[in-house]
Amino acid sequence: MGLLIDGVWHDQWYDTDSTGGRFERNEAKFRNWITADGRAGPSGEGGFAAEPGRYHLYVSWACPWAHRTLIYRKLKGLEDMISLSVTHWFMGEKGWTFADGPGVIPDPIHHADFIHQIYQAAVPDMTGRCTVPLIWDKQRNAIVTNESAEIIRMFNSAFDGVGATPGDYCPADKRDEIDELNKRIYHTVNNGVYKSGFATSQQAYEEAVEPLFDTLDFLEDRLSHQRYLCGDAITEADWRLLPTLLRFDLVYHGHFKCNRRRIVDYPNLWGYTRDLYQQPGIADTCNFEHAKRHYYESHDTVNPTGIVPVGPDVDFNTSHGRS
Ligand SMILES: N[C@@H](CCC(=O)N[C@@H](CS)C(=O)NCC(=O)O)C(=O)O
Repeated sequence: MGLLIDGVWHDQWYDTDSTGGRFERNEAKFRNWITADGRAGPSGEGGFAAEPGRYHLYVSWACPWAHRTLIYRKLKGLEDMISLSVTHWFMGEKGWTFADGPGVIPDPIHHADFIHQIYQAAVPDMTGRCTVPLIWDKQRNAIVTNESAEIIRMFNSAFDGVGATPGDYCPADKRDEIDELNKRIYHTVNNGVYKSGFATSQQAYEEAVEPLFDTLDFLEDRLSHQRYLCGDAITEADWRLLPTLLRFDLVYHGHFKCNRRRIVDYPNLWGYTRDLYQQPGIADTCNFEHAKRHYYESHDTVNPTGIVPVGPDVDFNTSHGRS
């Protein structure tokens, strides 16, 4: 794990000394938008029109942020339009790599050994973390974006005019509700598990883990009277929550000490997780072997032995009974 400083790679873990043991996630640096006609989006510059074959997506199967983008690539039928590379699950001193391994898809553009080489190719003197997911523009030889929340908003509609599968997971009349849910779920659940797991003081850990379970209780209640977070149709709020729920019992409960309860202990959240997992194509976006091995093997400050637990046995395929 590390970062680029003035274009040079440094092996460096997150700094929690200056923040009282709290893990603080850096903002993504590349914030351009792919749009239907290439007009600039809400941030960054224009010139990134939605053209089949032009963009390449770099992900890790392990990463929940990247998982969102894989879900949207699948749902919106973008697999033939946006090519894909997948890193090795182990993120060590050189960061994400393309070392050979099951499920790895090498980089056909830069033939990179490491994800940070793609960032260096875009900005030779870059300073910052080299995260996945990441979209590369093969035409302009540039990084478009490395922010998953924005990538899924683009995938939702930008390619609709060039043959994407119909489906709007962020309809205008639901947007405020979706944004509000996303905000709470991002801070307390999606990022909450990381804040708990990467905390290096008791106080920082408890500050993260308590709101995490408060939100899970809130979601459990909400899902007791409606099938999905915004009613009877699946929206972006659901797709953003799912990658964290899928990893929760397998990884976060043990590795990140988010262990007040498991998802299987919440009848509604557990049924809901299986309901979403069983939607067409979603299972193909999951690789639980990469997810488990990534966290337990890569985070040596959290799990110094690198031992990967054998359990738990979780079956996402059992009948969910939700309607
Ligand atoms: N804001 C980013 C966060 C992405 C992110 O943090 N990805 C992790 C993997 S789960 C990563 O690549 N971490 C490497 C690092 O922090 O150096 C997004 O949502 O796209």
